[in-house]
Amino acid sequence: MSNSDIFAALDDALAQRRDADPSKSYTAALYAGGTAAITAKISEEAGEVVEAAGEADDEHLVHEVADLWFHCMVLLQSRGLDVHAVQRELGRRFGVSGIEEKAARVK
Ligand SMILES: N=c1c2ncn([C@@H]3O[C@H](COP(=O)(O)OP(=O)(O)OP(=O)(O)O)[C@@H](O)[C@H]3O)c2ncn1[C@@H]1O[C@H](COP(=O)(O)O)[C@@H](O)[C@H]1O
Repeated sequence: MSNSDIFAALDDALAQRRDADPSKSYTAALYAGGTAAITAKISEEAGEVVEAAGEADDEHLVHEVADLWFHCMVLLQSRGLDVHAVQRELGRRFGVSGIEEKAARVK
């Protein structure tokens, strides 16, 4: 699996888990728990990212960020969205300074 394909492949796998047995698929168990279950994991994993950021262990930080991104992808899939939606939004923002964009917002 090439690194560039992993988001698309993972999205496919997550979409396929919609009809899976929650006792056999972690993703299906998250879907079965609904938005509350998925966002509880996102909160937990975000806290673990913050904790890992305070340590010197890069591998641990990458592990926790991967956990957070995975659960965010599950949330998107639970709404019928995928990583392409986020890629489009980041593409739309690309090259636009965050400082200038905020200053240009209508108050
Ligand atoms: N990428 C992932 C993935 N990343 C994390 N996780 C699970 O997310 C959970 C992390 O939450 P936990 O709280 O249990 O772990 P934790 O305490 O935070 O762990 P540490 O950070 O302390 O190590 C674990 O059960 C992990 O196995 C994932 N589960 C599944 N996938 C992908 O999703 C596919 C489908 O998985 P299933 O739905 O289980 O078939 C798999 O083939 C993988 O490609």
